[in-house]
Amino acid sequence: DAPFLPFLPQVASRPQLWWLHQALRGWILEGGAQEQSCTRKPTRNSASSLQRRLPQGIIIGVRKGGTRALLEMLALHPQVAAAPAEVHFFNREENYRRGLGWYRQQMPFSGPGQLTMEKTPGYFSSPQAPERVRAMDPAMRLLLIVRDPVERLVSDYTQILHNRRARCKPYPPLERLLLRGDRGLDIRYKAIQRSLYALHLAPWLAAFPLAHIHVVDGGSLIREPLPELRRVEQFLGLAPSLNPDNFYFNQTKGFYCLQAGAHQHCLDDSKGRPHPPIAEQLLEQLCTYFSAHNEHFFSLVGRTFNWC
Ligand SMILES: Nc1ncnc2c1ncn2[C@@H]1O[C@H](COP(=O)(O)OS(=O)(=O)O)[C@@H](OP(=O)(O)O)[C@H]1O
Repeated sequence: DAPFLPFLPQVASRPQLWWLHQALRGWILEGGAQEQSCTRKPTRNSASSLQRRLPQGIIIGVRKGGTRALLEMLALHPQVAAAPAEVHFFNREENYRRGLGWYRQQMPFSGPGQLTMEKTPGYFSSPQAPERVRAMDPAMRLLLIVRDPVERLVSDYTQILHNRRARCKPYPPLERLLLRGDRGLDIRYKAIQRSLYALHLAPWLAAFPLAHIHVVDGGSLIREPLPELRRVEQFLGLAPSLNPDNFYFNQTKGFYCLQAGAHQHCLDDSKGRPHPPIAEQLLEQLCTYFSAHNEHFFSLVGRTFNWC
């Protein structure tokens, strides 16, 4: 298995420092460990090869699809260096104006054999993002993790509800947001709009060939992460490295958590929140509404999903 950081045991066991642990581990795997086993002294070149690089892979969405889980799981791969925070470069004017130099500074240090990755779910529904990403790198590899659009919608609502409650602000029940007035579903509701995957995918397909966009099944990633991750390794051109020892099911969390050597890590409490119950009739109404959009999405990506 991958090396751990014997000199950093405390660091790796503290969730907030997991990323530091992972970054150092990646660096060691990339160069340091090799040099140790070959008893080669670090050369000037190997030290200077560690730098911040623009990403070669981006997780573009979807919001609440499992983007954080996907990135953190991929970051277990020694060839992946992942940006710890969402960057919002291509979708926010104030960041985009700062230029590629600023964007590069948001990236982690990586070695030449590593793939730098970031995730910003807001890119997927940003009208500007596809063209901007293409202008930066037309060979960019894009990952899109999707989830049953109704579950995604409820997850989206749950997040906003939670944030409002944390600021002691009221927020209406989902039913009221979905059924404003008595004219059926209010399709202007943002959480509905964000679940219209075909709508948001179209501009990406105008900017990139489908072969550059790999779709990850977010439901499968929850139930059984490894098969999805193996497909992602292949898409990204990474040597197969992720293995069953990297994941274990945590009964308390109710989700798979991550393991690197002796160190274990679950996603934070903002991931895997309980969802409020939704009336069966409303769920059916949503399923009916999304079904044509889903079919359209399936035809765009050449793959079907087992959604409601
Ligand atoms: N292993 C693991 N642990 C915890 N959570 C997991 C995991 N795999 C996928 N998920 C699902 O990820 C959902 C959050 O998606 P995102 O990370 O894309 O959310 S965000 O857009 O960045 O806010 C989150 O949605 P909710 O369950 O609604 O909280 C999870 O269902």
